[in-house]
Amino acid sequence: MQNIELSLRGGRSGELGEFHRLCFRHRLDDAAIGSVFATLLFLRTAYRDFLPPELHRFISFLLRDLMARFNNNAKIVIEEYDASSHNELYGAVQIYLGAHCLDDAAVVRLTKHRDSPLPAASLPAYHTTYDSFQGIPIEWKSVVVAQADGSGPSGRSSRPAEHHSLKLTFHNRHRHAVRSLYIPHVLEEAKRIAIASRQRRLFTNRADTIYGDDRRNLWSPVPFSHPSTFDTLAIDPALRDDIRRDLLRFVGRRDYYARVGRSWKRGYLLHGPPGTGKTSLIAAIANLLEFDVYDLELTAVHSNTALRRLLASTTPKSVVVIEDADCSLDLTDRKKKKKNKQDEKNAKTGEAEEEPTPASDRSGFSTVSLSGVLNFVDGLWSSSVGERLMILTTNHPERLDPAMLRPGRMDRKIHLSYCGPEAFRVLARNYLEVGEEHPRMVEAEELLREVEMTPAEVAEVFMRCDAEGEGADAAMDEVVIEMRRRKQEAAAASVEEIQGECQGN
Ligand SMILES: Nc1ncnc2c1ncn2[C@@H]1O[C@H](COP(=O)(O)OP(=O)(O)OP(=O)(O)O)[C@@H](O)[C@H]1O
Repeated sequence: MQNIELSLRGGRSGELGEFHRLCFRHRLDDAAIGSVFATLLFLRTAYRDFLPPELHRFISFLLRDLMARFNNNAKIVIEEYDASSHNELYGAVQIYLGAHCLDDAAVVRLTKHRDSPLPAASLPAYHTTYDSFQGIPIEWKSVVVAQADGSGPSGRSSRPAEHHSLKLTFHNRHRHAVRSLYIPHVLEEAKRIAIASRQRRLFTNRADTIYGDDRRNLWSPVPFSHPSTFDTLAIDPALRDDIRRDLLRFVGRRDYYARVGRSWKRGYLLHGPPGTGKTSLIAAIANLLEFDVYDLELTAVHSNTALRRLLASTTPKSVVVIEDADCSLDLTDRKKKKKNKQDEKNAKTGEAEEEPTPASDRSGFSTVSLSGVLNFVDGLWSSSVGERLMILTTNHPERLDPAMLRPGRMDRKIHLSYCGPEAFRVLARNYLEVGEEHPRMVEAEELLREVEMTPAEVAEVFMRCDAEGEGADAAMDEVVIEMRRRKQEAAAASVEEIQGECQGN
């Protein structure tokens, strides 16, 4: 004879926080124990091996239904993806949980984004955390389900093989409060936290904010109204009017793109020295067309699949921007890179052997490749509905792979250069409210034909004078003095160069 104690613990039922423990004791003899276990084993085998799957499903359904009758809990499931796109609520909840519920958690997931000073916490898969709202205890669980066919929730291969969701459990009697008060509260809080913690150069022209994918956080949610317009842009007026015409023509040609069977997209490459207005032009384009801007930080995308997923979450009437494309992963010229590597190798070994092309430049944790980006730019865009622009900016267009720049991918290459006389007039009008009649204007314009000064540098002088309370005249004096100084410096440098050449000879 033996004493057997069976203890079933941890199952939560009824009001959360109360653990019910069922203990029972029974005296059984050894033979009876043996036959009980043998019977259980037989039933298990029969259930698993002999019953058809339909009956399995029916029995599970009955069991779940039975459990639900004794269970007072209600559940809400928030899936990471709905049929076609990222579920914004999922990202918002992760932002909220990271800020409010994970201080004492045993395990948290940390992600550091480029423009945030601190890492952001979120709930890792298979973990649980708790919250309380107006006295209502709430449980959050992060659930992962593997997709049997290796595709994602939409059934497309571009979706991840795992299906992530967040499960929210609370007592049935709080159903109304949770749905109509708690969820909106979570959204509001997430929005506030996202705005406070990011300072990305991203602007949206629509009031509804977008929550970034919590893991990659590239589609930043910050609504930011950028004041730049085509009228405030200090660029050559002919170029400015040409770009504006091109854009308006593009957005008005839906029927044309449909007729010729091409996706309604256009690619711009903006190149030129830093501070010549590439970002300002993007903002002016977004303001002109009332498009949203998605700022794509390629080095933070960890795979081509993630890149495709990001694309799927963009909306029509949007501009996808890759800033400083020459610094982004593998977008640089493969032929040049191969040649440089070969030269380096030959210099070391003295051999003249051919080296295979590297599969991909891995920048940190990212494995996004050139072909991934090219697919991103054309193939996948053709499946998206609505007009879209893609804009690449770079200070070094010669470093970009020609494949990236061919027509159809980058339809226009726009060079933004140093401040010319016309651009200077725009800046003087905008910042100082002075026109052509100003006594310094002629000299400034003549100097600008000889010296290199970016619009950003001119704007900085004007801003500094304004901050110090000096008037427009003082600002014009300052900028002319700065131009004269540069002219002298350039002259001195060329004299030195000539002297050096003479000495060399
Ligand atoms: N063409 C311009 N017209 C009006 N303002 C300009 C222009 N270029 C620069 N600025 C001013 O200088 C600041 C910096 O310019 P912006 O960021 O647009 O330059 P950028 O070419 O994108 O520089 P980077 O290559 O460093 O990203 C802007 O906030 C704007 O005030």
